[in-house]
Amino acid sequence: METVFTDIPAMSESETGEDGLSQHVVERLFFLCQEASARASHLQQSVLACFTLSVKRYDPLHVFYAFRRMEMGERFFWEVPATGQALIGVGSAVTINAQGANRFDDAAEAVRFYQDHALVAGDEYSPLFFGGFRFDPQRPPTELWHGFPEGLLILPRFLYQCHPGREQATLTLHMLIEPETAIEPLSTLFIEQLRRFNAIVASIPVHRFLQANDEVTPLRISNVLPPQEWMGIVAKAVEKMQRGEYQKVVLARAVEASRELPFDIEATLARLRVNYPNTFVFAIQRGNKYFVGATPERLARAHNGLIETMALASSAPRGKTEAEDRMFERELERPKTMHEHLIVVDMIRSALEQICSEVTVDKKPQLLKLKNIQHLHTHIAGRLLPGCYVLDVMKDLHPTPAVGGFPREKALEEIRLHEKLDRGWYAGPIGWVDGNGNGEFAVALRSALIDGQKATLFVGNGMVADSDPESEFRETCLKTPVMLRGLGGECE
Ligand SMILES: C=C(O[C@H]1C=CC=C(C(=O)O)[C@@H]1O)C(=O)O
Repeated sequence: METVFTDIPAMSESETGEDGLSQHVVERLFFLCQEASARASHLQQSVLACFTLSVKRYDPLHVFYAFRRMEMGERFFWEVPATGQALIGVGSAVTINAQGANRFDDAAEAVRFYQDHALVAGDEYSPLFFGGFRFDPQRPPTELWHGFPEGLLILPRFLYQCHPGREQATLTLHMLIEPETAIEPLSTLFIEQLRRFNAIVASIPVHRFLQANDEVTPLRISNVLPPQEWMGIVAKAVEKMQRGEYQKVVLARAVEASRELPFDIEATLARLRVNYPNTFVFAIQRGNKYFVGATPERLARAHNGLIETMALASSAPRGKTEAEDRMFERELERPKTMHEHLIVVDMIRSALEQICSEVTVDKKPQLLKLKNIQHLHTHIAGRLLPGCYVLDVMKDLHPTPAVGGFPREKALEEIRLHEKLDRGWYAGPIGWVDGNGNGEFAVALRSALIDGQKATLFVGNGMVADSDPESEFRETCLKTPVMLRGLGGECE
């Protein structure tokens, strides 16, 4: 990667014209494209040009909606409301498809390739890819998940970023320039799109998404498998665990929700972030479908050689009063629940020990309290061995026993053969990685695949040898309100 300019110009400066784009920005963009083109011709291969501007910090949903109106292609949304970080992208300059057992390695290699062939305007910028991975590449996909491959990373044409603690946001344009790319029309197109972006964001009322629309819409809701059948699957798995075939499995089920009108993605995201501020709120579009969720579970965050992850497992309801809430807390201290949780802690610790020089694990699990559900979580951190990417970590971590089971292969076989569900991207990693190997992935829980008027919600639960199928079913019911509420449905 080479940096052409280290400073980040503001979208609009003193000599700004009516469209809010300064002559300085126009000239720089043109210069970057020329440099990239010269290099592409010299090397006879594609060069990635990345142009970053400092822009006004809008509400991330405001920008997500503006990107819809720009009609530049598929969009994605990622917000961590508690920290103020957000990534919103539209279109694709580069799409990485990674398949099979080596999908994390292959994806990491492709990201490194584009990093090595990037020409950057804007200090500290490294090409940032957003995407996700199917839970289990060995399970054949069904039509439901058509468009969501085994592994997908997208470098958007436009990437808008809100950075924690910074007043200004950034907008990065990505352009893949081939030896034969004609530069004039390309830079003219990008300047045109920047002008449209300015005009569209300015035309949307500033407060449009700041408040979630809490109107309740009647939804038709149905279980994809009859509850008795699902409990039968759980009972059989419990018998196997009692016979000692394996120790833990997470079984999931799907719920369908539909309504007269297509679901409103922006309104869904607005409700999710208001109701679940301590989660990762995400949406990724493939064709007309959106995979959307608000997950509390971090899979891995890598920053400058440090890795942070968590064991999140075991659930209890929230109480209506403080006393009732405490009573439910005590449920999480029962040996069965602790055992379920510690299986996850131990597996993550051993996975990190393979790729880290130091690993620290919190001594005791903490409580993570969300609206209507609480969990046990243990913070785990480590110092990565030199050259390790966030994607290298995921290869070892995914799936943790919080979504798969233990031992991993036995549990995956149980899920593959008996769960009767195509999980698709549910419970898979979703998030971002940059060319330096930094990034953050969450586990795509509390999520739904939205296709027009129909949404398929996914909920799962961890079971051990002394689990009771009926209580496991009830526990999954604590998780459906996240997306039902997000979709505007009634939950109480
Ligand atoms: C698999 C899910 O939750 C996991 C995360 C937290 C608690 C869990 C549990 O109580 O078993 C699960 O391990 C889900 O929400 O679909």
